[in-house]
This record gives sequence, C-alpha cells and structure tokens, in this order.
Amino acid sequence: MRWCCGSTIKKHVYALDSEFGSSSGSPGARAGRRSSLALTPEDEPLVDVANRSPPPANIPNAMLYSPPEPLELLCVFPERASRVCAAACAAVARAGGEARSVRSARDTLEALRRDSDTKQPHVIVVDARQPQTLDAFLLARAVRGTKNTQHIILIAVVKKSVYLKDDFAVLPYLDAGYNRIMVETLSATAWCAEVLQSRAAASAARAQIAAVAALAAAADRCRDLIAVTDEQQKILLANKSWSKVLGWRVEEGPKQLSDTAGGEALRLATSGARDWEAPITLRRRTTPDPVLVPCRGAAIGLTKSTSHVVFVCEPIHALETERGRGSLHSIRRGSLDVRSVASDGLRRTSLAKLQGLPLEAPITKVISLLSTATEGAPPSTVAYIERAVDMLRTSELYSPQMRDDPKMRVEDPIATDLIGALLSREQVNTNLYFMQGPTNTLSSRRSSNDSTVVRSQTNRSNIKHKTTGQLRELLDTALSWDFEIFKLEELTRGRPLAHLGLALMAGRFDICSALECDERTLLHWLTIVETNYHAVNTYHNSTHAADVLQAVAYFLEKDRLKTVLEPLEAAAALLAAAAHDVDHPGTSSAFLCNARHPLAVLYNDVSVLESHHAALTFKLTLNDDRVNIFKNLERDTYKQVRHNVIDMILATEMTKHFEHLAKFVNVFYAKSSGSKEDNMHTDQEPLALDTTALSLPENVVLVKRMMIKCADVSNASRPQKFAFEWARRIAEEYFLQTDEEKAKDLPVVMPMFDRATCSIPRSQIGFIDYIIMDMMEAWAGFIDMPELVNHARQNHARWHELDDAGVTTLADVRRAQRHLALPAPTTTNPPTTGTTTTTTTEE
Ligand SMILES: Nc1ncnc2c1ncn2[C@@H]1O[C@@H]2COP(=O)(O)O[C@H]2[C@H]1O
Repeated sequence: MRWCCGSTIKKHVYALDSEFGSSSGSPGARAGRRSSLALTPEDEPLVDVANRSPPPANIPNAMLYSPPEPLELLCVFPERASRVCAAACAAVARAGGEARSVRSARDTLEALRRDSDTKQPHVIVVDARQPQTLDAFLLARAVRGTKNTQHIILIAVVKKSVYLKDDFAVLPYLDAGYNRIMVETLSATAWCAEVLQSRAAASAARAQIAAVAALAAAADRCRDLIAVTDEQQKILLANKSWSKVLGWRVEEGPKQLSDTAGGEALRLATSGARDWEAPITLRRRTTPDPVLVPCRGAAIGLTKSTSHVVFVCEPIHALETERGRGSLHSIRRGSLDVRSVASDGLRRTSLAKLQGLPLEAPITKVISLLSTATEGAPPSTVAYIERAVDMLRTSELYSPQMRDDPKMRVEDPIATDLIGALLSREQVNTNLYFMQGPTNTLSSRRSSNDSTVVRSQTNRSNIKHKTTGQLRELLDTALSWDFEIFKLEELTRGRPLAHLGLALMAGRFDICSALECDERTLLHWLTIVETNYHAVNTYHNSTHAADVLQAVAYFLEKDRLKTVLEPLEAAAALLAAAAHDVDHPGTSSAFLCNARHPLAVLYNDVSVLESHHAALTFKLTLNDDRVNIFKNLERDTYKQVRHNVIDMILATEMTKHFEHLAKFVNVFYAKSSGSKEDNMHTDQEPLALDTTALSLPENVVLVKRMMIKCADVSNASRPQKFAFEWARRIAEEYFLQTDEEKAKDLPVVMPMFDRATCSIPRSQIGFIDYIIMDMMEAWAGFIDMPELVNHARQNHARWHELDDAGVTTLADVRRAQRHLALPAPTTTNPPTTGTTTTTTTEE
C-alpha cells in the first residue's frame, strides 16, 4: 500500500523540520542523506519527515452517501395502549415508514438480534417515563452493546418535569447511549419532525460506519502491516497482516503501540508531523528478535487536532524472501537490520530481472499460499504454519529421519538397524578399504554372467515352452495371491522367471502385441534377464523377480489399474518387475559404497543398485537383436516405454520409500470425517480415497511407482507360509553381508543382523510396522485389495507370537516353518550353470 497524494505516488525527499534538526544534524545535511531503507533500486531515498505534505486524502463524499430508505421505527413502551407511542407510530406512517412496538427491554433486544441483517430500525423510541417498569438507561446500554447498532438513533421520551429539572438533565441519557431526548407529546407535527431528523442522522451514521468498514476490510486484504492508533498511540485497529505477523489480535494483544513497536516512526508520530516515512521496529510474539522494517505514517484529523495516527509497514515476509533469494540458508527467518536491507538493495536489479522471469517452482507457490493462510489465523496456528514453511524450505523434504522413538531404540535395536539401513541415504563411514581382486564383477560372492546366455539360446529356432503337466497346472494358478512361487522355483529348477514371465506376459497380458515383438524374442529376453540374476543369492534371485512380477500381474488385474493404465504401461510394469533386481549382488548399495565398488564409483554412491539394474536391463536388451523386445517400436514409443521401465525400477530404491509413499498418499487420499470403505486404517484422522487426480499423467506415474514398490516387498503381505520363507531368505542374505563385512573389515551396515544373535521375528515386526503397514493400507485402499493388509496383520501377529515364544534364529524359524505347508527350505537356490539355459527352451 502506498500513500497517494491526489493521483501520484509520493516519492519525495523532504527536508527535516527544524524541530528534528537538533538531534539529527542540519536540515540540509539530513535532506542529502540517503535513507538506509531504500526498498527498490528505482526508489528514491525515503523521506524522513514530511511535515509540509498535505494531509492524506479525505474520505470521498460518494463513500458517505447512503440512499434514502423507508423509515423503520421501533417503539419501546411498557403500557399497552400508550397514546404517545400511537402518536409516534402515526407520524412514521405519514412519513412513509413502518413502525413496530414492543413492551420490554427483552423484546427490544430480541427484535434487534432477530432483525440484525434485515430490518434494523433506524430509530428506537424508548419510554423513559416509568423507571419502575422499564429501566431506560439499562436498555440503552444493552442496545449499544449489541453488534451493528452504532448507527441507530436512540430517543428517550421523558416527562417535562425531568427535562426541566436542571440544565444538565440530558447528560445521563447521553452517557447511557441515547442520541436525543424528547419531552412527552401527542403532537403529530412534533413527532413527524423528530423522526425525519432522526432518520437523516441514522442514514449518515450508517454511511460513515459502512465507509469505515470498507476501509478496514481493504486494510485487512492488504499485505502491508497496518495499525491505526489514537493520538496517544493506543491501538484502535490493526489489520490482519499486522495481527498475523506480530502474532496477536487487537483485542487480546498490547493496547499501546509502544508495547510492540519502537523506532523513529513512533517518535515522528508524536512530533506533530502529518506524514512521514521512517523505520519501525516490530516485536513479534513468536520470535524474540525484533524486526526493522520501513514504515509510512500519517496523522489524521478533521480539525487541527489529530484524532487518528496510521502506521503502514512493509510486509515482513516479502523482505525476508528478497533477502534470502540466491542463498538457501539465508531464506530462514531472522531479523532484519537496516544495514542488511541496504546492502541487499545492491542486488535488487538482478533480482528484479529474476522475478520477471516466468519461472516459479510449485514449492514457491505452496509457501506463498501457506503465508496467505496465516492471515487472520490465531497465533498458535500461525506458529504451526511458520514451522511447516521452514520445513518446506529445506531441500530434503522426503528424507526420513529415524524418529526419536525411545521404545523403538531401546526395545527394538534389530528393527532400528533394518529400517535405518533400508531408508538411510548415508553410507556407513568407511574404513580405508579397497576391493581386492577383480573389480569388474558385481558381487564378490559370484561373478555376473553377463552376455553368456544368449549364445546358448540364439541359435535355436522353433522355441517352445517346455512345461510338464504339473508345471502347466501350477502356471494356471499364476494369477492368485497364494500362488505357489517356491513350488515353481522347484519345478523349474531355479528358473521360475522365464516360465512365469512367458505365461503372464505373453499368455495373460499379450505384451507382445503392445511391443510388436514375437514370443520368441520375449522368451529370449526373459531368459537373459533371469540368467543375470544370481542364483546363489538366497533372496535377491530370479525367484524374487518372479514373485514381484506375479504381484504386479495380480495388481494389474484390478479394475482400478485396468482403467488407468494403457497396454504399453502395463507391459512396461511387467518388464520392470521382471528386471528390477537383475544382477543383484546379494549385498546392499551401502555395502558397495563402503567397499568402493566400481558401480558405486560409477553412480557416485547415488542409487547404485537401482541404477545398475535399470542400466543393465537396457544393455542386455539392446546388445542383441534376438533379445531386443523393443526393436520394432517407433522411436517415441520406445522412449516412452524405456522411461517407464527405468522410472519403475528406480522407484524400488528404499531410501526413497517415504518420498514415493507420501506423494501417493498426498495425491490420492484426502482427510475425511470418516467414511467407511475407502478409509485407511490409521490411528489418526481417517483418510478417504480420492481418485480424481488420476486424470493427470504425473499422478499416474505415482501409481506405477507405488505398484512396483508394493510388489517388491509384497512378501510380507502374502499368506504366512510364503512370508515366513521370504523372511528367512532375506535374513540369510543380510547375515551373509554382515559376515562378508566382518571378513573384509568393512563397516557393518546392519550390526544387529548377525546370525548368532539376530531375532528374525523382531526384524519382521519392525519391517511390517515401519515399512509395510502404511504402504499396504494406502495401496490396498487404492486397488481395493484388503487381503494385502489382512495378511500383513496376520503375519505381524504370528511373528509376535513367535517372539513371545522365544523364537529368534533361522534354525528356530525353520522349525516353526515345518508346521506350515512349505517345501523344506533350501540353504541356497538350485545353482544355475551361467552359460546355458537349463529348462526353458528347446529346439
Ligand atoms: N520380509 C522382509 N524383511 C526385511 N526386509 C525386507 C523384507 N522384504 C524385503 N525387504 C527389504 O526391502 C528391500 C526392498 O528393496 P530390495 O529388493 O532392494 O531389498 C529389500 C530388502 O532389503
């Protein structure tokens, strides 16, 4: 908000009046001094004092005009047939108005409340002649205490004797809130004159109040901080920005301006100056540091004396944001001082250019919306929003930090270890360690068999899928949630991926049509991908890939996804699932970073494994036409599929778990008052599914990421016998990593995963609590698959029972597994030869 004199914005430099000369140097010297508060490069130095300026513009007459309305009169006469009352009512009727009468104070107030928006009377005539039946003073005070009654003209009808009692007999009536008193009369003429005059006064009052209300509303919608005080600097009005930024409302906060503000602006305000610009120091309720901002002020008075003083201060957050641009840390809240504001001015020209660019990050919009939301909010809400904005200003929005949950830390070090290792982007600090031996292989446990398989397959023609009757029968059940994945592993002698892949991708989803490739190429692709999984890994082998593929296929059958995903997107999801862990070394990215493995070096310790899985998938695919399932796709279509596959594989990185989950939940779930079916089962406020966002492609991306993520860890949401076997396998793999870290004197990423001491049930309880439950609830709600949550809950309960029964080690779990209908757990998977495909193809 800028002060306007006539139509021009005032930007003049005024010389100091002599009354300030003594303290601040000579007028000339003062006039030549540039203010340290220049706001923009093009701003002239700001004024110190402007005593010679004209007073601020008065309220235009048009604002004070109120169109004539039919007179509304309310008579308050306790006597049923009062002749005085009848005379007043008759006069109003003659003047074209309407009169009503009530008999008590209660009825009067009731009428005012009832008609507050519709038929507010212009005039109320109160019979003050019979204090024993109606306390006219009390009634006047009550009327004035009622909202929106300032404009009503209150007339007290008194006996002549009262009127003539003394010269000041009217005073108590005026004090009580009456505007006029009238000696009792039955004269129609007298009453007519009285009500017409009163109506004119009421209309003028109404117009003035409406004008003030309009200006107050304008001030409320202004980003500048505005306060109006009386001449003694008692705060009479503060706009919403003022209350919001300083942290209190007029009615509850300091009454004197000096309680919350200081500086030269206040001094000038009491100096008799009419209009000034000077710094003001504002103290906020929420922060101890005072803030120094430029302030423009004006003294208002219709006569020579000042009745109101107006203070208009620059919005604080605008200044802070300007200060902070260009250096992230400086965006954080802090106090401003004159020097810093002035030196900032030097950078403003380039900032102005930057601001002129059509660039705005969504987060900037969010922060600005939140700032707007604080306007008029109670201080506690403002404090919350400010904290939230501070958090939003960090760059690591989705990086989880292990909560300082003493229960978790003390009682569950195993879960802490696991979840910390899965979610943390920090690598364990490394010792000086250099990989021994050949460094061009991924795992030190097993060499990758890159590009060795195709040789054995590619000279084959007429490829057929050799399936035994048993295998065929099993594959017929490939779309059930209790699909016997370990039986498939056994029947295919460790090659479940190619069999299941062909059955699902070609047989069920016909991705060959979408990809415009033949089944043979698809089978080659599946085979080479499967061969590049490490069969010696207990968990991250091709059985896990097949399991994830099966989960994705199962999800894709759900109506929600059928309607949302295009055939090419479904194909990309199936391919990503099959390849998402290809060439997994059986150790984590953290291990590779600590070991300074070439892949960690190649990918700069960032998303090492996932980057490798995605890159190798395309390397294997594009290296040889015989496996290149994309070779017939148009360039743009290929790009799209490639982008989809890479995005989904990268989404399986657990350090980004909360990022993907939070984005998904934020987009597809809204807080609700609690509808039954679509609710996520959280302890807090229920979330209701809202799929309207699916119309935006960027939100469909979130769905695809969530789908593969859920499939990747779906083992914990499978029926118990499967969940147990997967838990055993992952634990074994973790133990092997710990063994290897110890053997190689590497930092131990998950020290609790020591085969001698680790409790498998506890690790699973932690995994389900912290990773599985929220995610599966969100996903289950989205695709309508409650069994995901039910199985996770049942498994959780069972792990608890085992924990209570003292089960800890793998051997214990094996024993417990015997009660479940599972094939006896193997120590490792059936080995693959690495150079031939053993079961999947024939001439
Ligand atoms: N049942 C489980 N118990 C503990 N950790 C698991 C379980 N299932 C999956 N994980 C972890 O979750 C990770 C998901 O991504 P990865 O497949 O790379 O590696 C997986 C394991 O580290």
